[in-house]
Amino acid sequence: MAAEAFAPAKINLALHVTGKRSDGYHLIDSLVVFAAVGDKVTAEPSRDGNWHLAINGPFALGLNPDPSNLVIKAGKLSGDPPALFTLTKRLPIAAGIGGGSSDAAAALRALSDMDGRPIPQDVVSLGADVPVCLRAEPARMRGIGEDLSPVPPMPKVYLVLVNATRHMSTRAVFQTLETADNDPMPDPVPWDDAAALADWLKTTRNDLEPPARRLDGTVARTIDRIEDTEGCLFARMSGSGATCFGLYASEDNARRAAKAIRGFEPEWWVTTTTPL
Ligand SMILES: C[C@](O)(CO)[C@H](O)COP(=O)(O)OP(=O)(O)OC[C@H]1O[C@@H](n2ccc(N)nc2=O)[C@H](O)[C@@H]1O
Ligand SMILES: Nc1ncnc2c1ncn2[C@@H]1O[C@H](COP(=O)(O)OP(=O)(O)OP(=O)(O)O)[C@@H](O)[C@H]1O
Repeated sequence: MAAEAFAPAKINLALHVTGKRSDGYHLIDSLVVFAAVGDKVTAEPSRDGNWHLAINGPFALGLNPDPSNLVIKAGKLSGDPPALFTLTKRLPIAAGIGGGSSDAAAALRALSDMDGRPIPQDVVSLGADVPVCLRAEPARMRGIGEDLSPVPPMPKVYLVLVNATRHMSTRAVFQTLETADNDPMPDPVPWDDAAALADWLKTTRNDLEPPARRLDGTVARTIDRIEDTEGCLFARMSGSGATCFGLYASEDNARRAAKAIRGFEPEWWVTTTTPL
């Protein structure tokens, strides 16, 4: 029997880099939320005893359906029997919104729904973002991504996600970071409304934004475009970029902002969404 799982976009509302391990991985302290926009992964039993992947959707052409795909890697980690996956790729690739990690987590969920197999241990070996993507709910993420703790509920907010559809290498951004030993994120506090969340975010950082800005000038342009829109309470880059988000209190303002940005930059990926 086939099973389907949603792979929501992951957004780092704040991301502090607090250290570096001897293996080169960085310690982070991040407020992560998930959005109602995302990919879809379907799993069904394989007929020939091999793992298979078919990819469709608006960003399908950017990916190869081969063993390097995180969906297949997740399947193999979960063990036999193999499955046939179908991935609907709606999120831009290498964009700082965890597309690959969220797909891997969705693949594990779909397999578990398909035949009851357990979610494997050590999912962080698939990618530092996979543990948080498996939970797919607001969280504070520490360590290299494996240490998760709950955060106060999100207030009603509207997000506009903007990507200039330029691939950004997570590894290159971490390598361009000048200082790894930075202050941790302040403790999250209950946020009454969108304005309170925006005010709190102003006391935080994304330490990967300065190196990403140095690597790709479209990050600054993306933030400028978002900040210029009416009603934008806060704008920042997510993860290692280059997707940036704008935060709005009203759905109307978010929709108008998205329309305005699309008008200026018709080639960019622009979407309005809400945190899950
Ligand atoms: C930037 C974030 O997306 C924030 O949520 C994550 O920290 C990165 O998660 P990810 O894309 O799943 O990362 P991985 O695929 O595990 O690692 C890609 C590369 O990023 C660097 N990397 C990643 C995570 C981390 N905590 N420290 C690192 O230095 C490493 O050079 C690694 O080779
Ligand atoms: N199913 C997948 N979807 C997207 N990328 C994949 C997938 N499988 C493998 N990859 C590879 O993983 C790399 C990172 O892609 P992804 O879209 O996950 O980046 P990202 O959004 O920057 O991730 P993060 O926010 O976790 O840093 C790309 O180079 C891509 O080729």
